[in-house]
Amino acid sequence: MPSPFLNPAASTAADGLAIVHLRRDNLMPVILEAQEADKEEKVTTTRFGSFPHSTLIDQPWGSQIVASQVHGGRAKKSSTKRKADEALGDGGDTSFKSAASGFIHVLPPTPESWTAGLPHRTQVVYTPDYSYILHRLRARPGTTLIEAGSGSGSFTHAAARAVFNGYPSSSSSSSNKKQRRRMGKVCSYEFHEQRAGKVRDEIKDHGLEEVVFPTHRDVYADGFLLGDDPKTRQSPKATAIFLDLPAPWLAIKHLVRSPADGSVSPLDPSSPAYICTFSPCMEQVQKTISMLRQHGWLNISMVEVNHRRIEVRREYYGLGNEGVRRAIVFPKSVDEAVGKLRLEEARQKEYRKMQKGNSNTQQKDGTGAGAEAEAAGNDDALKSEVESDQVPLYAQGRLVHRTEPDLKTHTSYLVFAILPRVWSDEDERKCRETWPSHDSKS
Ligand SMILES: C[S@@+](CC[C@H](N)C(=O)[O-])C[C@H]1O[C@@H](n2cnc3c(N)ncnc32)[C@H](O)[C@@H]1O
Repeated sequence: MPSPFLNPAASTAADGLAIVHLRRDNLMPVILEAQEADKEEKVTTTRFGSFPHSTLIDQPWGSQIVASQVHGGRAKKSSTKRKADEALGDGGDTSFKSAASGFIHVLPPTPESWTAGLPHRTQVVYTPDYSYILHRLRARPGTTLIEAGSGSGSFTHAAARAVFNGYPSSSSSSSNKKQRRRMGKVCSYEFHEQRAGKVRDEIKDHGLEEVVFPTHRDVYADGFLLGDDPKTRQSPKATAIFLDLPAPWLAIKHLVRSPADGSVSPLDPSSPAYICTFSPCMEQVQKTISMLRQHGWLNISMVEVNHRRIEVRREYYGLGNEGVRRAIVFPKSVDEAVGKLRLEEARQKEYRKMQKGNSNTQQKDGTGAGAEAEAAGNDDALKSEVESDQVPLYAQGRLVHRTEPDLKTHTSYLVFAILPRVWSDEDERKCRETWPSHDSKS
């Protein structure tokens, strides 16, 4: 079965996984169930109303679904879909409407939407971190990547998509074999039995079992070779390793070219290996770095991903009763905006009245002809000047930015390092054989 994470269909389907988007940071994974004869219809209930699964199935991804009235298990459908431009605000946040008229969106499962909605069994690695980690690990289609521990499977899904290299074609068995070699693998190790079982089930449910190979294992003690029998274990031949463990330094002794116990190396001998460890505190980082140095890892560096969403905007410039430009701080609520507009109107009225009085006096004096017209047009002229971009940027208002709070990211220190491949005399000889011959006379 093609995985919806690797090969998404165009629309939702019965028995398929959908990510129900309630708000920007509130997503919920749901398996859509077709109604069986003589059985009550499956209904997903959210704070924005009830959604019988018949209203969620066979909808193009991204559809907005309006809640249905559900009475005693029977659903009375509202119109199932509304156009996005009919939407009121962000997601289904219609607290001023009745729950039954709320709405949600159905999104396809992706590593990002899964991370945002997955059932947490542990701390997880979030998208800003894993996208950077996978990039630094050179994870690409065909890569074999070791991960420990699997935890809640957040990183596992992102890694699976990064290394996935397409499904083997069924044309011929020999080309099949070739393609399978290049398919890319995530070998995921977890020592907590229930978590290991849960990850295994999820990988199967999500159709990722051809890419992700979960193993229940204490990697500190038993390392990263594949298979249950220690005598017949095989090397995964990994080129990328990600350790999200409480004590990653205890696993590094296994990540060498020639293990001390004489076993085979879990690393690909024909490639450098790239490692990343993820630790929340500096003492852990120091122990990891020390161990990496002792085992020949090079190019050791540490990074902290301090991801923030930054909202940037130009402060709106209104016109003051003194006729000079005055910054108005953007309102934070509708009430505040209405209050500011009223205040502005009153100020303008007052200003015109004052200008009119001045002009009458000046006209009586025989001075200031046209001052009234100028006063009336003053605001409009300045406004259109601002709007028509004639005003230099620096005078149009201050650029302000503010970081959005509450972005879920479990910040940790990322330690990266590289273990070069062993370069033998034989490798050098083979390599030289492939060099083009240079005739010194020509
Ligand atoms: C923070 S969680 C990993 C979260 C995961 N990276 C994710 O994104 O969902 C750490 C996991 O390491 C597992 N673990 C701890 N020691 C281990 C060991 N010696 N061998 C394998 N797994 C281990 C824990 O059981 C836990 O599930």
